[in-house]
Amino acid sequence: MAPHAVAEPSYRSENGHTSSDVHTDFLTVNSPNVVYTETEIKSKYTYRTTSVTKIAEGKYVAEPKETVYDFKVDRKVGKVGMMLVGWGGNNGSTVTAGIIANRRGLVWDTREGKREANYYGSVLMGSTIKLGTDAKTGRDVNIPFHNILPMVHPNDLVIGGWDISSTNLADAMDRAAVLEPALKKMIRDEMASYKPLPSAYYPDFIAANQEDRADNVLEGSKASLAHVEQIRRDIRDLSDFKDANGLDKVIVLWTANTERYADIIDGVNDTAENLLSSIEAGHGEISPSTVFAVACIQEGSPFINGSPQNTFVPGVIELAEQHGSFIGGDDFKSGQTKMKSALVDFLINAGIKLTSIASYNHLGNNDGKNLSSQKQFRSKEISKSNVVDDMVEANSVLYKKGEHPDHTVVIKYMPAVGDNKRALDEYYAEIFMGGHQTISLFNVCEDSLLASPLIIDLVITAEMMTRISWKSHSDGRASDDYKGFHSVLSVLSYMLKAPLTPPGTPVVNALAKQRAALTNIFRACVGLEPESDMTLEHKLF
Ligand SMILES: NC(=O)c1ccc[n+]([C@@H]2O[C@H](COP(=O)([O-])OP(=O)(O)OC[C@H]3O[C@@H](n4cnc5c(N)ncnc54)[C@H](O)[C@@H]3O)[C@@H](O)[C@H]2O)c1
Ligand SMILES: O=P([O-])([O-])O[C@@H]1[C@@H](O)[C@H](O)[C@@H](O)[C@H](O)[C@@H]1O
Repeated sequence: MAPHAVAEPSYRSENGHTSSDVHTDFLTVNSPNVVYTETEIKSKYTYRTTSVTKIAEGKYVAEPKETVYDFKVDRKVGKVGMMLVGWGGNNGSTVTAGIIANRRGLVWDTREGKREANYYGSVLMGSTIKLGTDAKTGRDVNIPFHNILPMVHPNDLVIGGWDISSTNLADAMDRAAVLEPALKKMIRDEMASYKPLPSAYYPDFIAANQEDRADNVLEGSKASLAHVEQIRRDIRDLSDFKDANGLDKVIVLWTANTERYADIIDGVNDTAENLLSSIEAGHGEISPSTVFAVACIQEGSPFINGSPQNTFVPGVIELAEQHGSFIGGDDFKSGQTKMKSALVDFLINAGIKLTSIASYNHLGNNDGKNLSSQKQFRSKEISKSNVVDDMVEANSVLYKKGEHPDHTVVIKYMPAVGDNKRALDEYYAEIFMGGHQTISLFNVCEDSLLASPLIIDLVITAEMMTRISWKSHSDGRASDDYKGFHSVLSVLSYMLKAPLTPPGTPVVNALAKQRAALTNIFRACVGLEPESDMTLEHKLF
């Protein structure tokens, strides 16, 4: 069995514990609603919302509502594995290299001088949240996002994965052409020891131009669930790696090529039962990513889709709900779209009427090569185009019902630029008294260096969610037992272009709202109110 990457924990707290058993003592919330035990944080949280009733056209009644929840956080982080599908790709090799470099605290030479390993671009590892205000000075106190709850540290992730290409991670790192030679040299031996496991490969789902990579594929077909069972064994093998230090859990993330959309067919993939029967029968419309999702759901490993295809056909969602397993996606939100979701949110909420958004980009990596095929591009076009819908729909002052800006997405494959994607955007808007505003952006995104920190955020957040449970109070009594969040982890939306949400629930793409949701859910788990930014203490005196 191909060796996997093994993280030798070097991240230790003051008392010598690794993150796998350190109980965060960074933050203690002093409140009658928060109880700390050796193994758990329990909080009682009052969730305050406003219920609105429309009584006539343009006339509403608003009623404050309160729901009391109990949250429970398992404080033991445990030993966590991260398995990447597409491990030998630009993102997979880059994120692996980045974790190794951080774990070893590497510093390397570049033309611009020395550079040291960091986790910039990770919202959890590179940003802070406002905890509150200093008791004496009244100044804001901001803490690293990662410290609000006991989260796994990326340095301690045990890494493994699959790829249809047998190339080891050192040669994959060279093929990706993303990292500096000086850095690559320092980690080459360790990267060379990592060899992707063979994967499920169904040529029809990715571009034909990918075929020359496929020398590491599972034998046989998906029929009789053979590939599902092999993937489950692979996950268990990593979990048992170094038996004495078995993993407590494995998070699986798809960073393999973008697939074409699968047709949703009644009787084939519309329900969990039909989906399993279709895989059993080897049905051609079941994609590799859906096979991975099924295997992970059955193995109880959270599965996250970093690509835009519709992996989560209705049968997968139903299966995840039946198993209480977590799924999340779709499509990392790394560069052009991340900027768009912030800029459109700002413009429309400033009362500026966006009427046209033109998004063009070209890139020269293998992702771009795969996307040069129309069916795979279509998957990406969908995920990149829907990102403004909620913001437009929320503003009935600027937009009539059904009205929305023109929006076009173009992606071209230009090998010369490699991973350094060039994104050109034009935002055109109507402003006061018939005026217009034109905003042109030229954004050079080093794609894999922007996506890799998102992989870390997705994996750490998904793992954190496996240790959070809740119960609600009604008629003053708490329900009997705690349960997990819904199987579809919409809390991951900040990192994703096309957030998957529980069936029938709204999609939020506004970047600030997504970050606020993540922040405030974690704050609630330690009994803290959302940060309102009202700063009344600085206004009412
Ligand atoms: N900024 C970004 O890089 C970014 C942003 C958003 C989404 N994405 C998506 O992330 C994915 C990976 O991007 P990348 O730049 O690393 O691409 P890449 O082409 O470099 O890597 C994809 C890897 O997946 C492998 N692969 C293909 N089919 C597979 C299968 N069935 N099983 C296992 N491995 C398989 C390929 O051999 C390749 O090594 C793409 O779908 C891309 O659209 C990337
Ligand atoms: O995240 P983002 O920059 O909006 O979108 C990107 C696309 O513009 C790019 O063409 C594609 O190769 C990347 O996978 C990514 O999806």
